[in-house]
Amino acid sequence: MLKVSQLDVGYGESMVLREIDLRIEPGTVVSLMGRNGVGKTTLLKSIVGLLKAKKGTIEFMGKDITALPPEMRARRGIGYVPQGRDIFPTLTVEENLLLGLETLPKAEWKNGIPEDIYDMFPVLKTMLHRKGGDLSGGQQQQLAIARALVGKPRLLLLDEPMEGIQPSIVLLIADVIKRIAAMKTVSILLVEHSLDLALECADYFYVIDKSSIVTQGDTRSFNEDAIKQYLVV
Ligand SMILES: Nc1ncnc2c1ncn2[C@@H]1O[C@H](COP(=O)(O)OP(=O)(O)OP(=O)(O)O)[C@@H](O)[C@H]1O
Repeated sequence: MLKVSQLDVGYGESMVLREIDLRIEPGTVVSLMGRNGVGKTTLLKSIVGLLKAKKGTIEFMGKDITALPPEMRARRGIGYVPQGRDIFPTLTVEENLLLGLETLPKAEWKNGIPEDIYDMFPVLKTMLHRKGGDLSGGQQQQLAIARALVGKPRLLLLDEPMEGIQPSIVLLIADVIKRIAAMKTVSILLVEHSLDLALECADYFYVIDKSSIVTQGDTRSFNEDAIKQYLVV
């Protein structure tokens, strides 16, 4: 469903990623790993359309989206939860969730927030009228993921969703990722620093080092040492 081919991307004159080839099949979870600063967020931003490709193509659902702006990519079904949970602190939980509807056709707005969002994140239902900024870090992360799911993405990009949150919420988020994966209707590209979590949640993985994909494979059969050499500082 997503096919990145020979992608070069960077900032100004400095190139961060070169000749990246990456594929995501429908209904699968793919982990993206690599040391701090190798370009994982940069790759996600280029898939979402926040950074322009300097070379190469990005295809989504069989169509070339390389030149499309971010809002068009969102409407086609690419959801994005950036690092640091980009929720609106002065809006309520409910208002934040309603913003997730914006990528859907207007006719669907009247349906409101689907109930299964609250099944997945029960804590949000109890906090609908609280300000987003008053939530704990883990609750904000759940809100950010829930808001992206309200927009019914076909592909969800999650940038370090477990970062800086308490262990019980890490388990909850890992469980949510597995539940989304089990539905087989949404694919996930997950940036995750913990090798164990990344491999536990994903079907397939890619590792970036020195601007390129250096190893990739199925998470059911992999050589841990071959991956770790690119992750340990
Ligand atoms: N807006 C920017 N302008 C210029 N350089 C940038 C910008 N954002 C990131 N970079 C640089 O691009 C490189 C890749 O950064 P990126 O955030 O994609 O890495 P990352 O793998 O996601 O890191 P982390 O694991 O720490 O989140 C880094 O060298 C970073 O300093």
